[in-house]
Amino acid sequence: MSEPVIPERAIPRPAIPPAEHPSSTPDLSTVGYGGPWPALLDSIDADGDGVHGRVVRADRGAATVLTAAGHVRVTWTPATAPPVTGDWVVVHPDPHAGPDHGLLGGVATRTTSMTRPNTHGQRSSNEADQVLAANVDIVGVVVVASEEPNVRRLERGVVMAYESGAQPLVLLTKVDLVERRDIAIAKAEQAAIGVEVTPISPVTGEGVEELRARLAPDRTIVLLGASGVGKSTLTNALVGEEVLVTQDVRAVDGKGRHTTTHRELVALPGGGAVLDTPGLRTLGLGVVEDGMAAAFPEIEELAGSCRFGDCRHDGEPGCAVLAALDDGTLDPDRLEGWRRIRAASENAALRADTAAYRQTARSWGRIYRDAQSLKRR
Ligand SMILES: Nc1nc2c(ncn2[C@@H]2O[C@H](COP(=O)(O)OP(=O)(O)OP(=O)(O)O)[C@@H](O)[C@H]2O)c(=O)[nH]1
Ligand SMILES: [Zn+2]
Repeated sequence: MSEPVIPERAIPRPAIPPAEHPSSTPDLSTVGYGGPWPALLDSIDADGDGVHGRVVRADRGAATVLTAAGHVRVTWTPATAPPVTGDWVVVHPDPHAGPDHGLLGGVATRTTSMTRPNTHGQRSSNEADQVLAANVDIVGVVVVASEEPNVRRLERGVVMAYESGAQPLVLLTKVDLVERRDIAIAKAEQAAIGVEVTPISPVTGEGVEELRARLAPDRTIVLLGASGVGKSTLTNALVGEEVLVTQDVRAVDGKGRHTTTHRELVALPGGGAVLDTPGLRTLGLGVVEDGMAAAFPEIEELAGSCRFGDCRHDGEPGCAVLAALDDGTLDPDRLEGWRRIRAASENAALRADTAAYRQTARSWGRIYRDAQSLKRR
């Protein structure tokens, strides 16, 4: 593929012929990306003369955007909410910069957002600061295939996936190493009720082609999981080349995670992409909202029959969850997992409240001091 060419500055706007660029079918597939073309982009760019693209890397103050005309370095005004990796955007040429530079024209409404809990564990009300990735379709919850899987970690991953709005998919890696794969799969399925569990091994190649086919032509996946579970190895297997540095290589020469390009959104042959942004892989859980009900559907269903609408299933009369526990229809370990996530979420909310309280107290302290000093004048 030749080096992407961006229209000269003399041309006011990079015009794309309508035939090549109908709003319903983007031609970004020529550079490896499909993706549902958000109709909103057209409304942002009402005059229709910007180029559409997807953010493949976002930094402070600038982002790399893949457009049908190639990669463009895009900046924005301070008043604009910064885009994140995975965002679909409109780009206009920057009259003051080089031809491969552009100005952000608008960001499409995100279909899903992977959000980092802020330092206090709370989801930020200022969403733009905390979103790490956008428009992810599938969250791959990556765990090593084992007869004794880390159930709590698996549950957290599934909750996180649902919380973002994406679809979870449990990927049991290193399945070539497990003796009783049937047990490993069954245990994972028990810990992730309602979620598809796929055994996979980039080493033997098992499951890789199926996953690639599932992502084609236009779905974006993020791989979440502990260090060493094989996320980089799997990404490389999907892409078909070494785009990420695996632990083996890192141990030898201490390289960073990415090899040559520093793109965080890597295109797959056949379409679709893997999104790998720093901080995303081992994201922690903050305050959980809808993710719980989706990840624990059987508890959610039982809860509908509890006498009290706000039943905490901690011994309240008429609790359908505890009744199911008693008659053996609910797995006690599921309730244990549910309780742990609820406790973690409540703690995060409490920390956020405390932080907010302190902040308010500080502000009032300052106002009081200012008032005192005014009086003294
Ligand atoms: N046997 C076997 N080994 C694997 C498989 N996948 C990965 N590995 C090995 O597991 C180790 C860790 O793999 P990585 O891909 O670097 O793990 P990671 O999840 O990206 O780790 P971090 O970058 O630290 O988050 C490497 O030694 C890989 O060769 C697999 O399917 N089978
Ligand atoms: Zn109850």
